Amino acid sequence: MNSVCVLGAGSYGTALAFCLSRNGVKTVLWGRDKQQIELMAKDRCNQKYLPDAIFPKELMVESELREAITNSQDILVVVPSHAFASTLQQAKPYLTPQHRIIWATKGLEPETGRLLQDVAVEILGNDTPIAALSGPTFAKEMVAGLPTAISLSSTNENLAIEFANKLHCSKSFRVYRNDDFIGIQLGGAVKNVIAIGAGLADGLGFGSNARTALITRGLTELTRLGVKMGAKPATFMGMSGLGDLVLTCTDNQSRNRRFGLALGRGLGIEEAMTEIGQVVEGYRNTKEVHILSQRMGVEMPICEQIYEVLYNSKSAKEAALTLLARDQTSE
Ligand SMILES: NC(=O)C1=CN([C@@H]2O[C@H](COP(=O)(O)OP(=O)(O)OC[C@H]3O[C@@H](n4cnc5c(N)ncnc54)[C@H](OP(=O)(O)O)[C@@H]3O)[C@@H](O)[C@H]2O)C=CC1
Ligand SMILES: O=C(CO)COP(=O)(O)O
Repeated sequence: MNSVCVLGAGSYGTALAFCLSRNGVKTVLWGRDKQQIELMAKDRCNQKYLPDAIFPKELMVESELREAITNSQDILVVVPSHAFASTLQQAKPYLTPQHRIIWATKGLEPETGRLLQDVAVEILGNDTPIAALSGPTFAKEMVAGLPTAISLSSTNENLAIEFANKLHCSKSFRVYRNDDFIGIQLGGAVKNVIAIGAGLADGLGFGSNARTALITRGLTELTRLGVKMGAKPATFMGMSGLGDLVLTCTDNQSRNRRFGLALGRGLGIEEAMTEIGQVVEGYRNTKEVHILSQRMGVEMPICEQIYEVLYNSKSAKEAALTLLARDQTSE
């Protein structure tokens, strides 16, 4: 019996599976591409998404979903947010009342802007224990064993404690439990949008003042939305809020930031996506946050201008001027 089954063999799913198995936790990594999985089994490495990280011996790979799920206790979902619902639907026939679901996917439901927790409950019902991981965690640094910290929130205290224990490593990986399930999920989605904005600003050569203003006011927007949705303000000062905002807005490992940089250099959306070659969650998240903020009646001027740039062909310079020309206000 495996302790954890990771669904999604991209960079982050592979990195989390790697960290769990490095802790001695028996882990199976499932991916949808049979050929890729066969290669991983042969190479003991994910050449496509995380080259150089040789799998620990406790890490197994599997392309049969039934096999992966039925032989595991906890299911950790790490697919992009647009595939979250379909992945849970595919998994559902193999789930038993003993299974618990955790996700590290960052984002919201496409077209509705609903939290992934609402999607999960709709598909799985209220009885399945659920949890979410979120925080400033670049996959490559995690597998390199560099010091990292993350937040974990769950509707079920046993799950929170037990899963945190599986992932926590006193040498390199701190897992903080947080009881604000809504706040944890929102941080991971909104920071992707602001990171695109930071990339755009840097791409246009706006400088450090502008980047820092975006991070700070972006945090204000995130907190405003979160509080309206019932989250705790303090959550946004933690790993999944300020932590992930700073990481993704300031470091070029972030694909969302690089996407903004590429657009700032004049590339089109498709070209920029192709150049990055991995998931850019913030592109979809921008639309989702737009839908959600309108539904909640929450003003999010920075996210709104990024939406205008990505979906209504507004130039980034124009968007910046719109933000600067807003009425004076207090912090
Ligand atoms: N990478 C990171 O450092 C971090 C990522 N995250 C989050 O993790 C999630 C996954 O991102 P990440 O692993 O980085 O993305 P990648 O682009 O590295 O990999 C995406 C993976 O998802 C798979 N996939 C895509 N669509 C589907 C589908 N419909 N069903 C099943 N699998 C699918 C891809 O398979 P295929 O190769 O066949 O296309 C690939 O294995 C995102 O929400 C991201 O925000 C969170 C923190 C850090
Ligand atoms: O979420 C991440 C780090 O915490 C990864 O960010 P990107 O998706 O922008 O690469």
